[in-house]
Formats: sequence, structure tokens, C-alpha cells
Amino acid sequence: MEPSTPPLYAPRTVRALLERYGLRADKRFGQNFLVDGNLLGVIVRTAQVRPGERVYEVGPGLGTLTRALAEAGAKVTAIEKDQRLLPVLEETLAGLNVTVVPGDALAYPWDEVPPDSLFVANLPYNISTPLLTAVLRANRFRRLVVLVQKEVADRLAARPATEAYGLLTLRAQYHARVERVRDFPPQAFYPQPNVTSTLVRLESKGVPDDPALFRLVEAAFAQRRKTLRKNLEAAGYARERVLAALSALGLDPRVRGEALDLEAFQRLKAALLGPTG
Ligand SMILES: C[S@@+](CC[C@H](N)C(=O)[O-])C[C@H]1O[C@@H](n2cnc3c(N)ncnc32)[C@H](O)[C@@H]1O
Repeated sequence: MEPSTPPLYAPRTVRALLERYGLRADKRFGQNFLVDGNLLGVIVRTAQVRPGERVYEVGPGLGTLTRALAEAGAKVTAIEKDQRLLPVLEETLAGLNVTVVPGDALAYPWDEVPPDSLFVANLPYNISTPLLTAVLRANRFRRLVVLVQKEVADRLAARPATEAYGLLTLRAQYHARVERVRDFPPQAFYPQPNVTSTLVRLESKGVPDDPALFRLVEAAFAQRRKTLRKNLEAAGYARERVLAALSALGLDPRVRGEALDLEAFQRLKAALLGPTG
């Protein structure tokens, strides 16, 4: 770009690009484009990209974050569902080390990503939970840096016995060490969303998925108001085994699933199914 050209994140560049291509931000795709250069810098610094490192991004949008990651030395693969944005990306990412993959990130073969890649994204709010689940489960990323709704960040970083604590929390904390980096106000985006966003960093523990553990966790949270024992029985775990396992762990039979931390769930799994279960 010419030195006098305003950067891609400048609100007037974003508005001009959309106008030139006859586009409007589409709510169905969760399109809130980043228009704050300082906060863009925060995301890139948090990602700590090494030169030549592979970075996967979901939802490049107009290419703002994609471009910043490529300029920091990353080799970026960016998956975009909105076909209307593909010609824009061709223009804004020209000459950079970026591959744009058209399609739905929920259908992307995350298992095929080379190990130790990075994942960096300003996520569309409507897919953040299933997408994070799929990406964490694939166990291919060394680090994930994601901008999500504050409420999703609360769930990722929650402690037991809180309202935000649940399946997503345990999925995240099983696979990674979770750190909230900072909040992003609505003014950092165009158009402005109704909610605050939060940048979250997840440092992978490099552990493979544990389907039996997550079947147990899913069952435990099926009906939050019910006791753990009732939920497990409803999911088909034999009553006697459940009672014996709770007693072996020194847990009150009236305990709720939300009281158990990750380690307690792992011990419960071993007590119910045996160490190899
Ligand atoms: C919050 S915007 C972020 C745009 C850009 N990265 C930025 O920070 O300005 C979310 C982006 O995800 C795209 N998107 C929405 N659903 C998607 C899906 N299922 N798969 C891939 N991309 C999707 C939207 O079209 C949009 O470009």
C-alpha cells in the first residue's frame, strides 16, 4: 500500500471497501470487522508468531487480521464462508503468504492440520462454541488466540460451582491453559456489536481427546438442576456403580456435576469405567 493510503483497519477504509464491492456486513455471518489498530496489534502480539509458522484463521472478513498475521511472518490459511468476500480478499491480501479456503469452518478437516500450528481468529459469535470444541478436540494447535463474546470467555475460564462453568469449560481446560487477555469494547468493530468481546489465549497441553471423559461430562451437565447421580443414571450408567464411584471419591450422593473440577471428573471416570475406560 502507498504510505498515504489509510490502513485496512481504518473505519473509512472498511466502509469504502464495503461500498466499492456493494456489500453490507451480514449479521447471519457474525460480521463485525475490526477497526482498531492498537487492538489488532494486541491480537498479533498475543499470537507470538514465529517466522514461517502456520496460522489458521476462521473468518478473514476483509482481511484485516489475516494481513497483519502475514506481515508478522505467518503462513496463513484463512477459511471464509461468505462467498461475497472472496474478491475483496483477493485485493486486500494480494502478494501475501495467505491461502483463502472458501467454505464453512465447521466442516473443515481440522484433524488434517499439521501439528503445532497456531489458530488465531476474531470468531463469528454464532459458531464460536461448536468451532472451539472441534478445534480443541483435533489437538493440532500449539496456541489458540481467539476473540469471542465476553460470555463465551467467561465459560472458557470458569471455576466450578459458577453459572458459567460447564461442558465448554471442561473441554477448554482439559486441552489447554486458558488465559483472558483483555476485553475489546464494541467501538473496536464496524458495525458495533451489542456486547463486549474478550481476547482469550489457550496454550495447548498437547493431550488427545478423551471421548469417554467427555461422554461422562456431557451426561453430568445434561440437566443442570439434577444431581450428578440422577444425570448419570439417566445416561445409562448403572446405579450401583455410580453410587460406588461417588463414595470412592468421597463425594456426597447429592452433589451436582458443576461442583466437580476437571481432575474430579477424571477420577470419576476411572472409578466408573476403570483406568483404561
Ligand atoms: C467477526 S467477523 C471477523 C472478520 C475479520 N477477521 C476481522 O477481524 O475484521 C467473522 C467472520 O467469519 C466469517 N464466518 C461466519 N461464519 C463462518 C463459518 N461458518 N465458516 C467460516 N467463516 C465464517 C464471516 O463471514 C466473517 O468474515
